[in-house]
Amino acid sequence: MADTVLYEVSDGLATVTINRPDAMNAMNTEAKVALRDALQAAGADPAVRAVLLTATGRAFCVGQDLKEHVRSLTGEDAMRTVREHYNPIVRAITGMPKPVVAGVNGVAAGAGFGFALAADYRVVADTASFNTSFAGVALSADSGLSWTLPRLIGASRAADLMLFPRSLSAAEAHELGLVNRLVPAADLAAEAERTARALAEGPTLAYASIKEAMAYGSGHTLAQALEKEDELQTRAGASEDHRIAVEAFLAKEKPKYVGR
Ligand SMILES: CC(C)(COP(=O)(O)OP(=O)(O)OC[C@H]1O[C@@H](n2cnc3c(N)ncnc32)[C@H](O)[C@@H]1OP(=O)(O)O)[C@@H](O)C(=O)NCCC(=O)NCCSC(=O)/C=C1/CC=CC=CO1
Repeated sequence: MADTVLYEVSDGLATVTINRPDAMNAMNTEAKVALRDALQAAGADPAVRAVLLTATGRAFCVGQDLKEHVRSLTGEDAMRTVREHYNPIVRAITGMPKPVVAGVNGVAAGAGFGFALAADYRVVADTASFNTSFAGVALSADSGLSWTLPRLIGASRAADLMLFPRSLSAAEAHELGLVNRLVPAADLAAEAERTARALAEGPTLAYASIKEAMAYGSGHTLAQALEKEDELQTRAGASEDHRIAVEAFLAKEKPKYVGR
């Protein structure tokens, strides 16, 4: 059986590829465990300085594998997977101290939409689409979508998409602010990798601080955010990469970062 999630590290970039193309990358238990473990490994590996999350075939991820799910509905705790898999996957993406790029190659639905929005940066094929899907199968929301979607597009628009699920084209998603870079489908793999590699070669500690500051700021007052910025800026200012960057700027050279 093919690996449901592929994991590869090269030159500081971990590429995590959901690989159930025949099932539109729907998440069965094997894929959820593999994705969770791969993202946690990438987060913990100091040699990894950025992560690219992408997928094979015509879909990015259509969320929970409903063919598997229907079989568990007679069991005791069919929804335990939220605690065991979906939450740890989203925590791994949002909590790792390095940037995560989602290379959205096709449709992202349900939890798959949540994974894409949990990433720090989205490179999206012009043929991709997004669908909240949850209400369509009489469910609420998971994988962080109830948190990320209203923050990115506003509560009113998010409520519309959650209550009346529909396929949102890549162009419309771009208009709404869900897409960082919209690229021709044929260029998606190369452009997503180029973006992620640029981040893998960047000032890792500064990126970690930016990620932490933005997450902190969204749940705190301006006064608290200023305190946090002070703490994180002090940490970034003490990094080797900060010294490298300033010296390179003054020498009119391109900085060569070391990631610490
Ligand atoms: C909008 C779609 C994502 C894409 O539409 P389209 O491109 O027209 O493709 P289809 O013809 O509909 O689908 C092609 C085949 O793929 C199968 N398929 C699609 N999605 C799933 C899925 N999630 N699980 C299993 N199989 C799927 C589809 O049946 C077709 O198969 P056949 O060729 O054999 O007929 C559209 O496909 C769509 O709306 N899909 C459903 C999206 C969805 O509801 N996802 C699940 C949301 S719930 C979730 O993500 C998380 C949880 C968490 C915890 C517990 C329990 C459940 O959910």
